[in-house]
This record gives sequence, C-alpha cells and structure tokens, in this order.
Amino acid sequence: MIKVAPSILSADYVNLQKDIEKVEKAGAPYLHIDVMDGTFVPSISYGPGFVKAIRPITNMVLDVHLMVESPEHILPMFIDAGADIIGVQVEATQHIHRALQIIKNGGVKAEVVINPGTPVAMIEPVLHMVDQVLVMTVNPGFGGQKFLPETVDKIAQLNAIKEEKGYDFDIEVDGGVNDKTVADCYKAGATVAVAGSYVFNAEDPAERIKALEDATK
Ligand SMILES: O=C(CO)[C@H](O)[C@H](O)COP(=O)(O)O
Ligand SMILES: [Fe+2]
Repeated sequence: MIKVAPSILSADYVNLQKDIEKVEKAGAPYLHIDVMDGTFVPSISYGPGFVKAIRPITNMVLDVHLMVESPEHILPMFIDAGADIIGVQVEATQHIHRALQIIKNGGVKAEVVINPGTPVAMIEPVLHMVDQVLVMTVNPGFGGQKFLPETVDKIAQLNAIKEEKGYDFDIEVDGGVNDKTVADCYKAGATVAVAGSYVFNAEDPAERIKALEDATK
C-alpha cells in the first residue's frame, strides 16, 4: 500500500488546522508542503514560518518540496522550522550534492526532485545519498494539473537502479495523482504519493485517502 502525502496547496488556508486534522485522522502518514518562489515556478506560496507554525499541530511527517532557485541559502531556515524531509529540485541548483549535504548535516531526510523533462541520469550521482526521490508527474508550479503518463517509466528506471545498487530511498510521485493514476505509479515502484486537489477538493478527504490506499493494495 502506498503512503499518502496530502498536499496542503489545495487545502482551505482559512481553516488550515481543520484540514490538517482531517487528513491526519484519516491516517495519512505525510503532510506535503509546497514552497514556491515565483522564479523557479511562477507561483508564490509560503516560507519557513509556515512550516514552523504547522510543526506543533501535527505528528505527520512534514515533507517539504522546495520549488526555489538556488535553495542552498534558505535550507537552514527550513531545517530549523522542523521539516522532516526537504526536497530540492535538481534543475534549481548548480550544487545538488552540496544542497543534499546541507540537509543531511542538519539531521533532516534529504530528497532530490526531478521534473518531467529531466532524465534520471541527471540524479544518478547523488542517489546513494538520498532518503527520497521525488518524480514530478506534472510540471511544477500549480495544483490540479493532468498526470503525465510518460513519467511512469522514470519511476521504473529509478526502482531498477535502487534494486541493482541496493539503495534505500523512497520514490515519491507528485502531480495529477488520483485513484486511477496512482496504481500505475505504485506498480512501477512508487512508495509515496502526493495528492492535493484529489484529496482536498472533495467532500470527504478521508474517503479519498482510502481510495488511494485501496488502489495500491
Ligand atoms: O508540487 C506540486 C505542484 O507543483 C504539488 O505538490 C501539488 O499540490 C500537486 O497537486 P495535485 O495533486 O492537485 O496535482
Ligand atoms: Fe509538491
């Protein structure tokens, strides 16, 4: 069964605590927090203060996805804010190895993220040092986009490398995930699924989390 990571990008910001409590009660193990800088992606979302405010109200794993140019400079702020996992986009830095080192040295799990147009070969040199790889299944920047099926092959490629080399990272998928698309990702080797609009644009987020779990049993 896949681990579900609801993305609060599609939550009700005015009643955020209620929405967070709903998905935690439904048993979601991760909470996905999308940080957007208005440069790497067009949108602007939230910063380390947001993570710091959420930290004491939940026991879920705080899975922070940085869509930020040159993230090295801001990593210490997200480490101090209480993130459990920090993901950096390989396309956003000339120093992916250094960025991952900073995260690990801060005692936080390190994740590398790849966009749909980026080949797996780009991240092969750092796969030995990551706790999680995030395969973007849409182009980053917005919630509610359509899943890109051509990204599934990259999940399989990563899973093959993981098995061949004996690496121990989770494979997370993010973008357009629903009860249909999640099944192919899981079959290819994904272990964590981010879902924003599918979970939060629903009457009952708990029912949607269960549907994702049931589709991957
Ligand atoms: O990183 C992201 C977009 O760049 C997100 O995690 C986004 O919230 C996914 O949303 P949805 O499940 O609605 O496609
Ligand atoms: Fe994300």
